[in-house]
Amino acid sequence: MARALVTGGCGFVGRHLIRRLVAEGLDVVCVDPLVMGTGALHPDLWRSFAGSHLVFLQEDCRTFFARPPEYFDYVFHLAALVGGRVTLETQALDVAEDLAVDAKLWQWAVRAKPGSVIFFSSSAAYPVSLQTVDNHRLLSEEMINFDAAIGMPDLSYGWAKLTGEYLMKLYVERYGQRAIAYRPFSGYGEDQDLAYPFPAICRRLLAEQGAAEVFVWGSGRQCRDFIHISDCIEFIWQTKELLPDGASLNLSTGIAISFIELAEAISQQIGWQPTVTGRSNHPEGVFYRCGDTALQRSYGLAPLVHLHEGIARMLEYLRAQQPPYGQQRLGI
Ligand SMILES: NC(=O)C1=CN([C@@H]2O[C@H](COP(=O)(O)OP(=O)(O)OC[C@H]3O[C@@H](n4cnc5c(N)ncnc54)[C@H](OP(=O)(O)O)[C@@H]3O)[C@@H](O)[C@H]2O)C=CC1
Ligand SMILES: C[C@H]1O[C@H](OP(=O)(O)OP(=O)(O)OC[C@H]2O[C@@H](n3cnc4c(=O)[nH]c(N)nc43)[C@H](O)[C@@H]2O)[C@@H](O)[C@@H](O)C1=O
Repeated sequence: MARALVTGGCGFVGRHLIRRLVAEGLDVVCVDPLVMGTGALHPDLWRSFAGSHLVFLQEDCRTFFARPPEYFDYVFHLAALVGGRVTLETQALDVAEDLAVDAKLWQWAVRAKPGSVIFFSSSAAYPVSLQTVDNHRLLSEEMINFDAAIGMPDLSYGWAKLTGEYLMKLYVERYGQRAIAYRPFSGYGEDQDLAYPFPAICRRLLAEQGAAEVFVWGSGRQCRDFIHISDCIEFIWQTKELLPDGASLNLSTGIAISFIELAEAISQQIGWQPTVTGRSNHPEGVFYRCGDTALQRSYGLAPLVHLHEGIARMLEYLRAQQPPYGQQRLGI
């Protein structure tokens, strides 16, 4: 039976990925400290399968990497301090710890020689100069090219992801090992932490239902490319053997939506039409981040959960969590 190591496996992406890996018959070792950032949940809260196919080690993956190496067919490296826009902007040097974590991953992989390392990079690795009001375009995989000029990525978080991809290139070229990377755009899903915009805005609008005016952070005109977590996991599963060594793939829909449009679409599903305004005292980040999908389409990938459906699922989940919405106001 194939074995997989998942670092950061108690986080949002990790929980969904591990459920899929176990369902596909893999034995999984999940390493996560469950202490530092936002979003991590103990496996007892999300393990929806019986049996012993998941071993959970509550520790920093660097502790795991310091032990004598053991063999894994797949290593999914998700461990990272992320935490949403406020964390990325206000705790940039804490987030820079990701550089150290990723360095340890690649050093360990040289010794452990796993079948395949699957590195979770990010769309934050793309140059921010291509994501401005005056200069933005669909971000395609070849825009990060270590043999040409490299643009400035998004904060220390983006530097860590870009550097992680560079170390992957060295690992593949100098050590002849297999590794690939994914660049998720704005992955979202029902159990995502409220530090992230999709659940936060849905929750706030449920609470504010009926108000004449609601707000989103920043100008509200900034755009993101929201992809449902189930599509992310499917894309990874479909391509993890197909991508060439050292390749990176976007996890994106190619559809940009502004936060004002998103809030309007959510309100419409809740059943009213408020005026949506931006709040400039809340961080906005880059102006326009949307991923080209040509390479994904070349592998036959197409998202199944469209935004309308994703909103419906999120609203249903939140309503079941903490009713009654529509009566109280929240300051989130
Ligand atoms: N969700 C998305 O849309 C996107 C995700 N990504 C990348 O995908 C990966 C997963 O993201 P996501 O699940 O959303 O993020 P989460 O924050 O939900 O999960 C990351 C997990 O990593 C854990 N972690 C942090 N440091 C370490 C460490 N040193 N050793 C072991 N585990 C550690 C965290 O634990 P704790 O909370 O206890 O610190 C957390 O459980 C990350 O690498 C992220 O950068 C990239 C782009 C977009
Ligand atoms: C791909 C990359 O994507 C992410 O980078 P990000 O998009 O900059 O950060 P975010 O997901 O936290 O979204 C923030 C955006 O959302 C807007 N926004 C509006 N209204 C609310 C709001 O009410 N709450 C929140 N939290 N944000 C809001 C806010 O103004 C900003 O524009 C990283 O998480 C990272 O994981 C990553 O790798």
